Amino acid sequence: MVSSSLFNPSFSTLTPKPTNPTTKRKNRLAPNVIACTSSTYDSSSPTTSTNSHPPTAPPHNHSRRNAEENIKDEARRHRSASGCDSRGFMARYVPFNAGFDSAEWYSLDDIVYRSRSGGLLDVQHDMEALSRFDGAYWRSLFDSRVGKTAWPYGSGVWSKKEWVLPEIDPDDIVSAFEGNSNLFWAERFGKQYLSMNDLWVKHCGISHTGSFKDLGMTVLVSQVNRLRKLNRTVVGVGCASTGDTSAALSAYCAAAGIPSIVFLPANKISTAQLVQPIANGALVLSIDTDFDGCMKLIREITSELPIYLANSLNSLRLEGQKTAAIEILQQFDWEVPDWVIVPGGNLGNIYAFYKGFKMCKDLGLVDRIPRLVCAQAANANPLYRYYKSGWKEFKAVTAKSTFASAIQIGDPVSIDRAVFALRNSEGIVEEASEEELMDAMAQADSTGMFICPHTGVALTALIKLRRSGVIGPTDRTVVVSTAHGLKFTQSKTDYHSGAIPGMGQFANPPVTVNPDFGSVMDVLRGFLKSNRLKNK
Ligand SMILES: N[C@@H](CCOP(=O)(O)O)C(=O)O
Repeated sequence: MVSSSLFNPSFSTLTPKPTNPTTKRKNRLAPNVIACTSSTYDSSSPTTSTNSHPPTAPPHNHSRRNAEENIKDEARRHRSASGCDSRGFMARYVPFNAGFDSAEWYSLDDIVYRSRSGGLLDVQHDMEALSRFDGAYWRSLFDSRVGKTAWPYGSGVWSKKEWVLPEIDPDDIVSAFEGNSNLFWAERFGKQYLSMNDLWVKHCGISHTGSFKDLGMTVLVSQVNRLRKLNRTVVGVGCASTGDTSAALSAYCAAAGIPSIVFLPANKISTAQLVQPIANGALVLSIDTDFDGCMKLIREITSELPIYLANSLNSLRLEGQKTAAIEILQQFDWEVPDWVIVPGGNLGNIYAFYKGFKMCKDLGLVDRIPRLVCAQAANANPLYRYYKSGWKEFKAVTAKSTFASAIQIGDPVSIDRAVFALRNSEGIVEEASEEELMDAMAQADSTGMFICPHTGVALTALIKLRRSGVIGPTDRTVVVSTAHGLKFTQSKTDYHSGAIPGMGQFANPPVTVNPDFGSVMDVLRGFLKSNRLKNK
């Protein structure tokens, strides 16, 4: 039963948690800065709720919403009844690494991907407005929204709306209630292969289209939806992709009835990834080049035609992706892990994680950020080379074929963002050979996971850093799993069937057996004699 109290993020029903000792107390509410949180909010008197008078629980109303109403209608009715919105919170584009008050800035309603000097942009929030609420306030607010169906807060991204796109009308949001993904305690893998007891895998790929790209795409497509409602000329949304971005783009566009166009490097993505945009009705261009070639083309095309660019060069995407970092903190009850390991290709995501953690620190939700590790495939490792050169000289490479096909990128658009994130988090870059990443994937799968090859790259980085003692046995470590393993069944099948020359240390091929009792018994006797049925 959907109760109308679900609309209310029920923040007011919570007793605020004790403030983090490192967090300075701040006013809970300030004039003109209202988070849409509580039915106790009095629009006529925004400053009436203070630290000394924490919001009180509203009477629960468990009645079901009217049959004619859907969840958006219900949310709209509650908004107009409470007069509650996110007014006072603002975000804008500024040149990367410039502050909110930068002289050069653009409205999020502008269609702009690069700064005047040709550099990257970043979405900057009015941190002063956000910091008028203390860390305890934000922690409780975000916690109160998890696991509900209230529009749009049921999404792990939009449950942090004030920190993502504060000004967008909830009616314009295109969401599949993405996020809130499983943080898996890798008990057996940690113990058996790494002697670790606090190893976690953040399964961002257990998601609407099977990858973390959903987190960014809900934000980008929502903004496009808004632009189209504002009658801005956006005839469609386009991206270059190694398979996951195109899947997410086409699904969210299809949900909103917006045309999507995807540029894919021919024969370089998995069948599952290829069929996703096809099924979702995108215009799919299979181009005889690599990802970097597709990226170059889509940039040229989107500067000629009114097609909105959906790659992470567009900094809107990272606003959604950063919520995975906030979610990790939330899942640990706001305790900060020691390490977070992220696979890196186009390199937007490592920065998104940094940004999410940094915002939580700056706004007093936590008192530090984790150390970040970016893991690359050795066959597509421009960041790793740059790091090894002591950040002296960046050189794009021609990415070679890798089983970690989604990160087969030689000229990442977010290189500057990644370097910034790593330098400011005592970060490390590691690489994985093809054999290492496939073995790590097989080892992880043998302990009950079913991960993608990119997660195999991240696990290889972890294995190396454990072996060298950089990561300790009791360090709380999170490996970010970026996509669902079911998108990559061909490489798994090839590995286990011995079809990849020189690989298969952890292969578990199926046994072909005749359909009679004796043959099956022979196989099972052999199996029982082997070590494989030992109690472990
Ligand atoms: N791995 C990506 C490549 C595109 O990167 P993006 O950060 O611009 O989305 C994909 O899945 O296409």
